[in-house]
This record gives sequence, structure tokens and C-alpha cells, in this order.
Amino acid sequence: MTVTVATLGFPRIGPRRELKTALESHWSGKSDAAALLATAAGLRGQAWARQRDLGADIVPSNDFSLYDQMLDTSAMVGAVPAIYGWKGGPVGLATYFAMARGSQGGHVHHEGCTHSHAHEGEGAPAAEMTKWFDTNYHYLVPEFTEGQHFALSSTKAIDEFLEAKAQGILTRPVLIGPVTFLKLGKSRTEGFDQRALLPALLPIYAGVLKRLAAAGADWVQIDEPCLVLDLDDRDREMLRLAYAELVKAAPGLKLMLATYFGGLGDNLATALALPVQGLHVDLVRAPEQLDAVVAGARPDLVLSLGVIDGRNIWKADLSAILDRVEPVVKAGRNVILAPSCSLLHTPIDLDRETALDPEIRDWLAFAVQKVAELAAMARALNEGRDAVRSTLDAASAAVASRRTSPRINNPAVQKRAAQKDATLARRKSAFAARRRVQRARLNLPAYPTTTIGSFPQTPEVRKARADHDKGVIGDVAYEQFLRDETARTVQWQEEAGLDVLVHGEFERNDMVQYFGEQLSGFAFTKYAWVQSYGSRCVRPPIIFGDVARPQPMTVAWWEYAQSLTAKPMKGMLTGPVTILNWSFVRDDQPRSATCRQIAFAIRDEVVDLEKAGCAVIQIDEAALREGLPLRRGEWQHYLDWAVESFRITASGVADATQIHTHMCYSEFNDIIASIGAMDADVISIETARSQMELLDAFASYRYPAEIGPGVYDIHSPRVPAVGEMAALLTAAANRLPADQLWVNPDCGLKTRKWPEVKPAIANMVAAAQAARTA
Ligand SMILES: Nc1nc2c(c(=O)[nH]1)N[C@@H](CNc1ccc(C(=O)N[C@@H](CCC(=O)N[C@@H](CCC(=O)N[C@@H](CCC(=O)O)C(=O)O)C(=O)O)C(=O)O)cc1)CN2
Ligand code: MET
Ligand SMILES: [Zn+2]
Repeated sequence: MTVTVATLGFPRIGPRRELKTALESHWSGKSDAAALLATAAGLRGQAWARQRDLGADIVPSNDFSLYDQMLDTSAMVGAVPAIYGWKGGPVGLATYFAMARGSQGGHVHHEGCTHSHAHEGEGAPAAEMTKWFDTNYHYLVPEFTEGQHFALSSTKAIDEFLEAKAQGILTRPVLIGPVTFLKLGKSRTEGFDQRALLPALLPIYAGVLKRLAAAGADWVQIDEPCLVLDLDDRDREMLRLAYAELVKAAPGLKLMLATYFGGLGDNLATALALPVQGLHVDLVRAPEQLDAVVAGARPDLVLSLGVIDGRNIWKADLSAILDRVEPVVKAGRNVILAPSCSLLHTPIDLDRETALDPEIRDWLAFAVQKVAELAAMARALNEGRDAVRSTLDAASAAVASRRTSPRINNPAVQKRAAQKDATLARRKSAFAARRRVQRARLNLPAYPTTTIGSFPQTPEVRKARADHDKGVIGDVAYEQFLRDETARTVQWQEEAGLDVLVHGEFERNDMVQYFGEQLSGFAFTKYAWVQSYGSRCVRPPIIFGDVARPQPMTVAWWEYAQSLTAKPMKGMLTGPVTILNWSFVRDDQPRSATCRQIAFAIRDEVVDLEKAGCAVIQIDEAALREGLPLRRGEWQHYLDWAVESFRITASGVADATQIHTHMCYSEFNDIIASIGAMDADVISIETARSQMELLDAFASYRYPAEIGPGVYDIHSPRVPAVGEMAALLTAAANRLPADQLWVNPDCGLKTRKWPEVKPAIANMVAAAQAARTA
């Protein structure tokens, strides 16, 4: 049986972020819908042709999206909340983008926002956005109500299939499966479990499948990544019901059920019993499941083996993969080779990275290179390994070079990380004692005020950095520009009456990339953008080797900022867990080991800041929660090493140095013990939208240290009134002792504009003053 190659999805932002440019131009009114749609069609056409030319036999369609594939699914089934004023019929662009970004009524929802929020009287807020499994990609959360009516409201899946067909490519359309779609959504009706909507939803899916079959599709890929999560009996029953129904929808149409981001585990039997014609499994995250899948699968079940890592950028050891796949093929199985998941989570093309060190470059494969790897392996299986001998040898050589390169190994770093000394992860005294000396040193008022770190990254700031990168302005001019921005911001904070100041982070492109660029063991790219949400992208640094900090990274900026004021200036760092979770990480040692190395590097920075005189140091761990494993049984192990890494970072300083941490997500109940174990002196969290309910977790845990519950929803341009923030502080003080409380916004202010920030912070300071005298 011939082995074929499939991809499950391809990056859609475009090799030069053409989609980002087109979207932002359209949103700002500079170009019309036709121009946007033409760019989008061009990108789709390019991606299909490219994958085919690289050797993919099965090319996906409907993996493209103007914003997000979950939002596309909501549009497909007509799950549009009433606030968007949609009257039925096809969901048009205006409704689609209103759900993605909020709608006018004076206010366009800005692209820098990751949350839903209430904009009273300002049109409709955007739908809530949240993390897609354990990735840094965000999807728009579908919303359901009891009695929800569904209707086919977007023919995008069929249209794009026909578009590719007209280009001469018979694609395999991709749909998000109905069970994953419902499970990842939320119910707007109190007490209503949206899973009850499955019977109402299935006819829409069946209708789409019928139309696809009529348009000429032979296979459809249905993604059910929920199959790698902990499921209950009702979920499993839903899967049985859904697929019994859907395989009957269109005679002759075959379904490839795709699972990814983990192993099927205790859902294996459920998956194998579904009457679908093909099953895709992730053999990168869960290589051990291959034997059980093969043993349990019906002989006629087509197996799509996800052997190339869709979540990382390393070249694969092709011969080692062939060793594992060959016996399956020899046994007469019908096998497709594929990436572990959609290639959406990798950058597009390594060939553009001409500035990367050639040795490191040789270790890497982006989306384009990964398809070529698959094609080479398929040829080896079909024609014998000699047919691609040089490719296989080159892959083995690259893997061997990465394993043994002196660039990867730093014995001093390894020795340091191997230390078992428990005092490295322990502050000198317990919190109560630290608090006494910190209070004496800082002498802050009750309800001390501060901000989370960044101030607006204006177009001028971004332009100065781009001009500096291009050589249009020199180092001196760029430094001076940043000093001026910093000085203005420090002076303004003094005038605003804030108690603990920040320098503003103007010198940083991104809170992770900035550090990656200065640490050894990291490589960074010029064009390797990965979509985070909508038009927003990140360039995750690549951690290829042992991590060290050759020299201080932030001390000079801190010293400059502190020289401008007598008030305490916070040192501002990104923590090890967040750097790890927002980077491409080496796969030749456990993530925990890499995290521990980063922890020591950042610890050195903490110590150097203290030496320079810094009394308050914030170590951001915004991504601590998103690193949680998908299976609950694996949580504690992760939390233990993540917290240990944070503690290593924070524990090199004297009792009198106050360590802050910051986390901007709003769920602490299930991990509160680990938050406590971080042993920070102060934690700032996002709470403005939850009316301080979040603090209940801290209260019932009797969290001993200080907390800055956000009182200003920074994701909205709206300026909160003094009374509103004062009421939030009262609500906080009803839950926790007042002497534990700080006053701050939910998160950094980099995506906001100065005309919003200035009055909002002035009001926040006034609210703190009111609380002090209450
Ligand atoms: N890494 C990371 N992950 C995160 C977050 C985060 O802050 N960082 N926040 C959460 C939400 N996710 C987000 C992801 C991206 C952005 C974001 O703003 N991205 C920017 C790019 C940020 C950046 O790297 N900026 C660089 C490069 C900017 C750029 O595009 N420059 C142009 C030139 C611009 C000019 O000439 O004026 C170019 O290179 O082509 C800089 O400021 O230096 C974007 O897509 O627009 C925001 C939130 C969760 N995950
Ligand atoms: N210090 C960072 C900032 O203020 C923390 C952001 S958390 C996503 O931007
Ligand atoms: Zn934050």
C-alpha cells in the first residue's frame, strides 16, 4: 500500500505577514473588504500550491481563517450571540469582526486585547478569547444559550474547497469537530450544560458534509483534539452519537478524525470504536501510543501518523522515525504520514532566516521544511531508503550535530543547575520576617500604588526601534530616544502620585524576546512570526543550548530610571517559566531542566539589580498557568518544578528586597497552593472584571503575603471612574485584610494609549487615597 503525506493545516498569516497587514489596513478603514478578501485568497492559493509542490498528497482547505477557526465554526453553525444584532442569513464580515474585536458605537475593539469585557454603551464587546489548549494561540470562545438554534450560516468550508478545486487541487477540508466545539464553548444560560445542544448541532455538520461531498470531496478532516483531554462518560457518549450520525451524512465521503497535542490515553477505546474511516494520532507528544493504536485499530482504519513535530522547530531524525513506522507499513496498514498537529504553530519558512548562525540553522525546520521531511520519509517507505539516502544522512548528521555541538553544552551551567542545595530555592527568612524589614525600608503608605511595568508602546516607539534595527538611526540616537521616553514617564508617575514607579519598558520589543536576545543558548529570528491571535504575532526565541546570562540585561536601564526619582523604582524581569512557555524549547532534555537553567540566569539578574540598589523587583510569570499539562494527573509534577524555578530566581536576595510577581489571568482556585508556594512578597493579578471574586481563593487559602488585585481593566480603552475603583478596593478589603492590599491595574499598559492611561492612573491614585482615609 502506498504511503502518502498529509498536512493538517498550514500557517495562514503569510510569509511576510501579508494577512496581518491586510487585516489592520481594513480595520483602520484604509482598504475595503474586497482588497482584504483578495489578499486572503492569494495567500490560500499560495499555501495550497506550495504544500503540493513540496510533496504533500493531501492538502487541507478551510484551515485558513481571517481571524480564528473556532470563530469560523461559530459562523458556520450560526452561533452568533444576540448582542451582535445578527438577523440570520450568511454571517458577513462586519458581524464576524464584531465578534472578534468588538463593534463600533464609538469604539473599535483594539487588537492588543485578549479578553472580553463590558463596554457599557459602546457597541458590543468582543467575544471572550482564551488559550487554544497549551499553545500561545488564542481562540474566540463560542457562546451558547439554552434552546440555541443552529443554522448553516457560512459556506466557507465549501467555498474554499471549490476555490482550491478550481486551482486543480482536490483538498481535504478541515472542520473543528462538534464535540470539541461544544466543549470549548461556554454556556450563557446559568446552570445549562451546552453539551445538550449536540443533537441540534449535528444536522448543520451533516449538511456541510453533504455539500462537500456534492462538491467533490472524498475525505474530510474533523479535528477532535478534546480526545486528548480528561473526558467523562457524557463526553464519550457525545462522541459516539456524533460520529454514528456524521458517517451517515454523505455516502462515500470518508472522515479522518484528527487528535493532537497529546495521547488518547484512556480515550483510546472510545476513539477506536468510532465508525470513522481514518484516525490521526500525535506521535510526537505521545510516541508510546503507536503500538496500542495499531493493535486496537480495525484493519481497514486508515492511520494518519503525526510523526513530525508541529509545535516545535527542530529537524527530525528521519531514520529513527522510519524505524518505527516501517513495521506498521510492512504489516499491510494503510498509513499516512503527517505532522503531529496543524503547522499553524510553527513559522513558515526557514529559508528567509539568512542571518541565523549556519550551524544552528542546520538544526531547524519550519513549516515548509517539515512538509519536505514528510515527503522524503514517504519516498523512503515506498521506494526504499536508498531513494532518499542523502536526505536521510543529512538529517542524521544535523541531529547528531545538535546533540554533540559544543554550542549546546556549557558545563558550568550544567554543574550549577545540578546543585541540589535546597537553600537555593528558599528566601533567607519566612514572609513575616521579610515583611517587617521591607516595611521599615520602603515606608509605603497603606494601599500602596504601582503599575505592572509597561507604558504605551506608541507607533513612535515601535518606529524608532524599527529604524534602529534597519540602521536608519544609530545606537546613540536610539538610546537617547528611549531615555527621553523613560524620563518623561518617570516624571509623569511622580506627578500622578504613584508610590512604586516603573521605567516603562520602552526598550523592549516583547517581554520574552527581549530577554532571549540577551541570553546565551538562545537564537532569535527576523521573520519567524507565529500567530498568537487575530493579526497579532510573536517571534518566539529558540532555546537551543544551555542557558546563561553573559552580562546584566536590565540593570543599566533600572539605574538610569532610579536616578530620576527618590521613589522606589521597580526592577522588571520576565520569569523563567514564562520565558520557557513562550519560546521554542530544546527537546533533548526535559523542559524542567531548561527552566531551571533559565531560573539561574534570571536569578543573577535579580542579584545584580539588588547590588545596584534596587529594593523592589518584579518577576512576571504571566504564562505559568498556560504551561499546565492537558491532563490533570500531570499538573502537580509541572507545578512543582515551575514553582521551584521561580523560587530559585527569587531567592538570591536579602530579606529587605521585596519580590513581586505578576499573573494576568483569572483562575487561581485550582492552583492556589502552588501560587502560595511561590512565596513572593507581593503578587499582582487580573481581577477588575471579576468584581474581586477571584480573591475568594486567596482568602480561603489564607494567602499570607501581599496582593495587588487589578482595579483597572487595561484591555479596554475606557477610563474607570474613581468611585468604581474605590468600590473594587472596598470589595477587596471585605475579603482580605487591608494591610495586605496593593493598588494597581490588571496588567501592563503597552497596548493602551497615553490619553487613556493618564486619567485612568490619576483616578486609580485617587481611589487609593480614598481607601486610605475610609
Ligand atoms: N510572547 C508573548 N506572548 C504573549 C503575550 C506577549 O506579550 N508576549 N501576551 C499575550 C497575548 N498575546 C500577544 C501577542 C502579540 C502581541 C503583539 O502586540 N504583537 C505585535 C508584535 C510585537 C513585537 O514583537 N514588536 C516588535 C516588532 C514590531 C514590528 O512588527 N515591526 C515592523 C516594522 C514597524 C515599523 O516600521 O514601524 C516589522 O518588523 O516589520 C517591536 O516592537 O520591535 C504584533 O503582532 O504587531 C500582543 C499580545 C499572550 N502571549
Ligand atoms: N511587565 C509586563 C508588562 O507590564 C507584564 C505583562 S504580562 C503579559 O507589560
Ligand atoms: Zn500581565
